[in-house]
Amino acid sequence: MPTFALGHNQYGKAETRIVRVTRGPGGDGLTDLNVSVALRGDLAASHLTGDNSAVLPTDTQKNTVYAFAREHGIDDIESFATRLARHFVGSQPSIHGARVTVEQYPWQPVDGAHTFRRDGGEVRTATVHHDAARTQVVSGITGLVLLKTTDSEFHGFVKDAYTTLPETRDRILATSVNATWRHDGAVRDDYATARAALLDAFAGTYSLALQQTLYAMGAAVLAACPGVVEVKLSLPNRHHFLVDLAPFGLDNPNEVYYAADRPYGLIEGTVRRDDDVAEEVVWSF
Ligand SMILES: O=c1[nH]c(=O)c2[nH]c(=O)[nH]c2[nH]1
Repeated sequence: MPTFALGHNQYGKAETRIVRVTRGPGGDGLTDLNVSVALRGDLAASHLTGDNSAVLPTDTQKNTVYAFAREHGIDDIESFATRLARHFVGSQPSIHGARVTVEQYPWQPVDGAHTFRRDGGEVRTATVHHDAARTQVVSGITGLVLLKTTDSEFHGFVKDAYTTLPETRDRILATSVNATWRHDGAVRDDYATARAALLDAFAGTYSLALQQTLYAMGAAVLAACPGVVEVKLSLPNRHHFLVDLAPFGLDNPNEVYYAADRPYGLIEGTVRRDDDVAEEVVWSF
């Protein structure tokens, strides 16, 4: 039986998605990070014999990221990553090196209070259908990522044998707006007006459900753009779960969140003028 040498190896928790809210009377602050940890050291035994006595679980590494965010805050990502890397090497005799990589997603304030828009990724769209009978213009936006740090609740929903979701009176509400709006016969550029209406409605609606916010956003576009007859919205509910820091002796007063990427709720709907006779051609092809 030949023997083989174990070469370079490292391990760690990749892509811990953390959102930290700093709450203040002058408006909230938002830090959105993707943190990846890789540790190396005297770890051959776990590979060769399954002896885990030197292994700091990757789950612990993830918890450390969350706990440090609460305990020390997140200043610049260089300092945050350095604090974590030094901790892993300094606290574990078997760990001799750590690589901590942090990606930071920039957000812009929308209302100076609780609503933010993520930079980049936003795409403007237009589709025109033309035949002998008519020209139909549909404008749209995809990938407009919005988040509000408060003014969102979700309760009063159906509970059955499979329900575990707790009711909440204060949660983060975040979505990536996919919207299209159908114009009356004319060709118009009302993109800026419609986009501003979507932003204002998201920021200004005290939300009891993303469904309610969806209707408010559609209605806002119709109110702001007289030439628009129908608005379609597809809003993924980007869930942010409060991290339980109690096992580490820390409280978490709505500050440190786990940003889940899937599964996600998907809330979709159409809002149209009462007098509009829906012309489905553009939507259906
Ligand atoms: O705004 C929401 N609408 C839902 O239908 C729903 N379902 C869920 O689990 N969370 C939420 N949030």
